[in-house]
Amino acid sequence: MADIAVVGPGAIGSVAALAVQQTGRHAVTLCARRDPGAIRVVDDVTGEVTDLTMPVLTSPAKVDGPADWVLLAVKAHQTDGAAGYLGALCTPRTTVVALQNGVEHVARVAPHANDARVLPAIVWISAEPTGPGEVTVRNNISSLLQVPAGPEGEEFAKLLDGAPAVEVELVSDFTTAAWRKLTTNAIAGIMAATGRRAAVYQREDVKELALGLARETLAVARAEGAQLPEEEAEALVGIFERMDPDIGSSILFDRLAGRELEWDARNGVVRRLGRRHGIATPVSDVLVPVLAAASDG
Ligand SMILES: NC(=O)C1=CN([C@@H]2O[C@H](COP(=O)(O)OP(=O)(O)OC[C@H]3O[C@@H](n4cnc5c(N)ncnc54)[C@H](OP(=O)(O)O)[C@@H]3O)[C@@H](O)[C@H]2O)C=CC1
Ligand SMILES: CC(C)(CO)C(=O)C(=O)O
Repeated sequence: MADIAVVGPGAIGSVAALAVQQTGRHAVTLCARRDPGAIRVVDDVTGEVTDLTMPVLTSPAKVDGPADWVLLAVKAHQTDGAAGYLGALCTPRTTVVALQNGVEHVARVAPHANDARVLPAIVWISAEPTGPGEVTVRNNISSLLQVPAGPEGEEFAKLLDGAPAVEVELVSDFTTAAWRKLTTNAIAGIMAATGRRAAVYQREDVKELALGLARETLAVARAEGAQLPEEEAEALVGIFERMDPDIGSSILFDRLAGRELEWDARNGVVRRLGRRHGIATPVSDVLVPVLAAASDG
């Protein structure tokens, strides 16, 4: 049995907590910044509804000791704000799994983690807050978590082994996998900019914009060591074209709720690293300020 803390019981945190609960063999605690009340997870394919039954803390001061595992599921821009929990939960024997989008998990989390091991995770799950204390998982997309192959990744896969809510995949070329996911996140920024769900990618003008965004993101990805050919752009935009038109994105849900946006980790990074490599990013040069301004609104 392991002592597991889920920091950030939002959409992804709730799915992660459900997976731990499904194993039935670990002690798990939700670490929130306010009482989220009862949380239930709905599977939109099977209609199954599962209530989360673990205890909830609402302040790092209530942490009574270190955790073996921390599943960190706050938004990237909320990581500094979660430093109190990380400081209270982490020791060098802890593993923090960064269940976040982006390609900068370790650099973002490690400074707060008391020399704990930080395992970056790519989250191929679509989970939407669909009501007070309710998260709906769009399981016709996937329920996949990708982590770097190696001892920590193998331990994480074993930790959640047998949980139907998630599948853990070990990947040997994590850089390529992370940049492939980042490119989908960059494309999803168009949802936040337009305030529209995946149906927006049926527009020819938006498709062209998404292709340009994907192509520049992949050029930066290759400069960062990802093995992603130019034609990957059409494949990734195609994911959005084929998506159910009512599927959204976490950055869209924040936009619609008037919350701060995770724009820098998902879109700003393309511009930042593009400049470092001398790669033009004309679409990001327009989209990033639009998202940043919407975030300030
Ligand atoms: N949702 C999705 O479909 C997907 C999301 N992702 C990524 O997963 C990560 C998490 O996203 P998501 O679950 O959607 O985000 P949510 O906004 O749903 O959840 C974030 C949670 O963290 C909590 N939180 C924020 N700051 C703190 C803090 N200091 N201490 C404790 N809890 C805190 C929030 O609390 P509060 O309610 O008070 O704001 C909220 O419960 C992001 O990087 C996202 O891009 C990746 C793939 C898909
Ligand atoms: C579901 C998906 C892939 C869409 O970008 C995502 O990563 C998110 O919502 O943050």
